[in-house]
Formats: sequence, structure tokens, C-alpha cells
Amino acid sequence: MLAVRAARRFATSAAVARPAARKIELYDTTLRDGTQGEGVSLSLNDKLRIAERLDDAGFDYIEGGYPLSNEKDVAFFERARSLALRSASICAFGMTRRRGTAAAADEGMLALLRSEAPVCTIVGKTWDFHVTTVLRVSLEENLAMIHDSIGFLAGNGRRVLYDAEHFFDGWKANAEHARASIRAAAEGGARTVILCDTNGGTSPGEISAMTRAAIDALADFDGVTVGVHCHDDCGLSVANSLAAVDAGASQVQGTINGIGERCGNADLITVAANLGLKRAGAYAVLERAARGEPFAGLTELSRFVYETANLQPRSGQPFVGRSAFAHKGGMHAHAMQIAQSSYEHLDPSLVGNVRRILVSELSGKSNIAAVMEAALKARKGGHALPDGVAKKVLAEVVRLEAKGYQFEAAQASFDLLVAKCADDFTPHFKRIKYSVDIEGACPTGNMRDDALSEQVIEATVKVRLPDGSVRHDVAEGDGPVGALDAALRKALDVAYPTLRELHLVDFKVRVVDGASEGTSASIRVTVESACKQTGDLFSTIGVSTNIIEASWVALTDAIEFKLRADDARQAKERTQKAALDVVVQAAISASRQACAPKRRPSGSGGVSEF
Ligand SMILES: CC(=O)SCCNC(=O)CCNC(=O)[C@H](O)C(C)(C)COP(=O)(O)OP(=O)(O)OC[C@H]1O[C@@H](n2cnc3c(N)ncnc32)[C@H](O)[C@@H]1OP(=O)(O)O
Ligand SMILES: CC(C)C(=O)C(=O)O
Repeated sequence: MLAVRAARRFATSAAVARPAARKIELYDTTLRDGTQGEGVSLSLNDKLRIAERLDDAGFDYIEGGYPLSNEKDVAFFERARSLALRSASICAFGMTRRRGTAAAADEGMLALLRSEAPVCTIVGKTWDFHVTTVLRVSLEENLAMIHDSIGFLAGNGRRVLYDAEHFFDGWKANAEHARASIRAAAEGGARTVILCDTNGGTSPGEISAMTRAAIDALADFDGVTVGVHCHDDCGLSVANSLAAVDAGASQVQGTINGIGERCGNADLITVAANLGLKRAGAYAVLERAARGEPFAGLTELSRFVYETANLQPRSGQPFVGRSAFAHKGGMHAHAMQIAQSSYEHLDPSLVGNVRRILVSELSGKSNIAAVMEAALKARKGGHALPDGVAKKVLAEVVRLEAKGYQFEAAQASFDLLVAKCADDFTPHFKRIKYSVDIEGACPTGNMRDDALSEQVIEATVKVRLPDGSVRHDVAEGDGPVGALDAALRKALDVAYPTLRELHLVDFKVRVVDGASEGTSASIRVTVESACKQTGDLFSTIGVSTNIIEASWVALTDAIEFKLRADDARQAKERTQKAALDVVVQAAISASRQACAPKRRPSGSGGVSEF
């Protein structure tokens, strides 16, 4: 019965002709509005590299900067001329001519022409309050400034887009002037009028209604389209952008990862994924992608921009964040093993992201099983774990997380924990003792920088190696952890010279409240290490009420993890060599047999064939 109903439904929907998906232009302003975000600064090269990536991804417009503003932006447009772009048009940003200055004599207008950008995007005032109080001109002069500026640029062969600043606030305050201002833009020759929620205070319902009103206001201008530019001050920039699109807008402006002035802009990654994947039947975006499948490149693009701008990625960022498909609750992990759609709205691979099952005190055995399966898969050739290990790991994780451990960001320590629970761990050294001494004059009695610089920080480490020998070494360092690390490496150097490839990349310290201890606060130390030889980056963790002890645990986990990886690699090489030896031996004996003089069958005479 269900099948029949489904077939009927299919037949009905197939019979009705579907309207073609409506093309929505994506206009990226990471290089202009994005750099207006606090803490964001891009070099000329950064800007050029990001522009190339945006073009690869299929964005329609790339706003490169403001040529009136600074030399770097002037240089960007010079260099951008030789970029071999395939999908995007480069846009130069500027404002309407200054009050009382003819467009042809205005420095901003001339800078836009000198940029040679094929597209110029001009911002002008919509809100009467801004016109009279900030610009301090009459409403009529504002309309003339908009009309003249666009007319001048269009007359010089530029495609002009018009950013109607504060459009929504302006429409609420004085719809007549707002309407007149966007019509002045269209009359001047603007191809697209972009409605800006500059202060980010408008909500989706209002955006829909006012976008429809703006489209109506421009209906008599042939070919003039409407776009939207939203800020995130109410956390609504993406919802507002989508509301405008549903109301008829055909361009969305925003930035990668939503960086930008104050709370930022609409995140074009989220906008693109929503329009192109969740609403694919209705809308088409990123169609001109030059490199691979555009949506599967979104995670990489997002991380590339974070990395280039030296910004910390947002873990919970929709679609592309590290946690976007991370499952922590035991019940979630359990259901995910049955059906992936149970706690995911989309297959993470569609946006180039990956699913992660996290291990924490909220875990059940399903999390552990999934994580171990992944760990084993990653460690190719890893053997199956004995029964009961999952329970043991879970108990350990719950116990340690109560002390303040968190394994989500310390996969290497978690791998060691699994190995220990599976009785598959042999330490490469055993601690007998360590100590750290800080000596030095403190002339002022006050631990200031001048006093610290006179200090000697020394660590002593005594360890036993597997052959029974004992190493007792001392080293100095700039700080106690550095001294401890140096002494430990000295003690292990002869036995394990590959440790010279291991480098400390980052060291984070946090004070945590152990859930069940209830007494003193603990210190959690997370160490990020890199192996110079393989390029692998991995993190380890230690927790204690004593920062030195927490550091010792994290450092020794890093060393054990590296040595274990070396052992595994050497074992694999030995196995491969042994297998190769067998093949070589077989080949040698086969060729010997082939070359050996063959006897004629009896009766044919004893003459060799050679
Ligand atoms: C909503 C937005 O994000 S718009 C983009 C905002 N981005 C930026 O401001 C970054 C780049 N800006 C700059 O480099 C500089 O502000 C410049 C080069 C544009 C101007 O610098 P200055 O000449 O020193 O002026 P300043 O920044 O102090 O003030 C802005 C001037 O532009 C005028 N102005 C502002 N908007 C407009 C407009 N749409 N049309 C014409 N003039 C405008 C202001 O009235 C003010 O001029 P005034 O002092 O004569 O009244
Ligand atoms: C210049 C325009 C597009 C702007 O940044 C805004 O209004 O927020």
C-alpha cells in the first residue's frame, strides 16, 4: 500500500513541470567588509590568494577593497588584473561623490576609475537621519549624489552595483526618501540595488516585506535586480539573507566565515550551503566553480580563510565547523550507529566535512566503539580489541573526565588510553623521579621581569629504560616546563634518537574544576606536538593540581605516542621487508630453475639445450 502511494506521489510530481532553479549571485566582501572586523588584517598577498580561492569556488563577485582608502587596496586592483579568474568579477568599492563636488572631480570616483575594476560598487545613504545628520546635506542633494556618481561610473563603462546603506532602517523612517534613493540609483544606471541591513537590527519578516516593496519600487526599470547585504548584530544575518532571497532578491552579499564589522556579516558559507544544498530545487549558486565540486570545497575554503587571516576557527560553525558533525551524547552516538540521519541534517561529505564521535563522561559504549573503530581504521593493520575493552575504556574516560581531562582535543592521549586498557602498551621508560628548581636573586622582592631574567631554572629527571639502565640528567630551560622537557629528552636521547624529530608546537594551560573532586581546582595542560619527519600534528593532555605534574603527563604522553608510532612503522617496514624477501627469494629460485640446464627426455641424448 505504501509503495503504491509513493508511486502515485512520484507520478504526480513527475507530471508537474518543475520551475528551473533560480540563479542567486553570491557577492563576497571578505576582502573589504571582512577586513572591517576587529582583529582582521590581510596582507596584499593574502588578499590575492583568497581572491583566487573564491574564484575557484565559483563566487560571482569578489569585492577587493576600497581604492580610495589605502595603498594596499590600490595595489590589489593592479595585481588583480593579472589574475586568471574564471568565475568571478572583481569589484572596487567606494562611496558616492562628496557633497558639493562634481563626480568627475571627486577623488573617490577617480580612484575607482584608476582601479580599472570592471565592476564598481557604490555605497549611498538611504536613511533620512543619516543624510541630514551625518552627511549634513539635503535629501535632494543626497539623491543627486547617488544619481551623479553612478551615472559617472556607468558612463565610463563600468558595471555599477549600488549598496543602499541602512535601507531597512531608512524605509521604516521615511519610505518615500528610501524609495526615491534606490530609484535614483537605477536611473543613474545601477544594474543591481543591494538592500543593506547595515546595523543588523532587522528581523526576517520585516526583511521579506521591505524587499518585496523595493522590488516593486524598481519594477519599471528593465533588468535592474535586487540584492541583500545583512549584518549579524541580532544573529539573524543568514536568516535575513534567505528571507530576502525568498522575497525575490537575486544577489546575496556576505563574507567567508561571517567575518566583518562589529558582529560580522552573513556567512556566505552558510548561505551557499543552504541555497545550493538544502534548497537546491529552488535556487542555484556557485554554478561556475572552476575547481572540483563547489560545496565539497566549502570546509577547505572556510579553513583556508581562517588560516590566512590568522583567526581561530569557530568550532560550532554550521556545515564547516569542526563540531558541526561531532556527536558527543551517548544516546546520539548509539542512534548514529543505527542511522546517520538520526542526528545529522546532511551528509558531512557534501560540504567536505567529517563526522566525529566524541568521547566524554556523557559517553555510552557506542561512542567508545565508534571511536575505537575509527582509531583502528586509522592505524591500518590494527588488531581487533578483546571483548570488554570498550567498557574498560569508558570507565577510564568517565573517571578521568571527572578529574578534568577532556579527550576531544587530545586524540593521541586517548589512543594511548585505549592501548593501555587493551593491555597493548609497553612503556618506553619509567619515571623514577623528577624535580624542578628555580633559583635566583629577586632584588626587589617582587617577581617582575628584571628579577626573572636573573633566575636559573633547572630540571632533574631520573628514568629507567627497558634494558634496566638508569639515566639521571639535568637541563636548564627558560621556564619550568621547558627545563623538564629538555631534561627528559636528554635522558632518552641515546636510546631513542628519533625523539629529535619531535617538536612542541603549542602549550595550553587551563584551570578546571574536577566534577567529583570538589576540593582544589585542577590544571589541565594540553600539548600540541609535531613530528618533523612525517608532518603529523597531535595533541596530548595531562591534569593535576600541580601544573608541573600535569605538564609531565602531557609531555610523556607525546613522547610515548611518538615512540609507539615509530615502533609501528618499523614493525610494518620489517613485515614488508620480510614479504619482499620471500618474493625475491621465490623469483631468484624461479630464475635459477629457468636457467638451469634442462635434460632432454631420456633417450634424446645428453646434449644441453644451450
Ligand atoms: C557601511 C560601510 O561599511 S561603508 C564602508 C566603511 N568602510 C570604511 O570606512 C573603511 C575605509 N574608509 C576610509 O579609508 C576612510 O574613511 C575614507 C578614505 C573613506 C575617508 O576618510 P576621511 O576623508 O578622512 O573621512 P572620514 O573617514 O573621517 O569621514 C567620512 C567622510 O565621508 C563622508 N561620507 C560618508 N558616507 C558618504 C557617502 N555615502 N557619500 C559621500 N560621502 C560620505 C562623511 O560625511 C565624511 O566626510 P566629512 O568629514 O566631510 O563629513
Ligand atoms: C557598504 C555596505 C554594503 C555595508 O557594508 C553595510 O551597509 O553594512
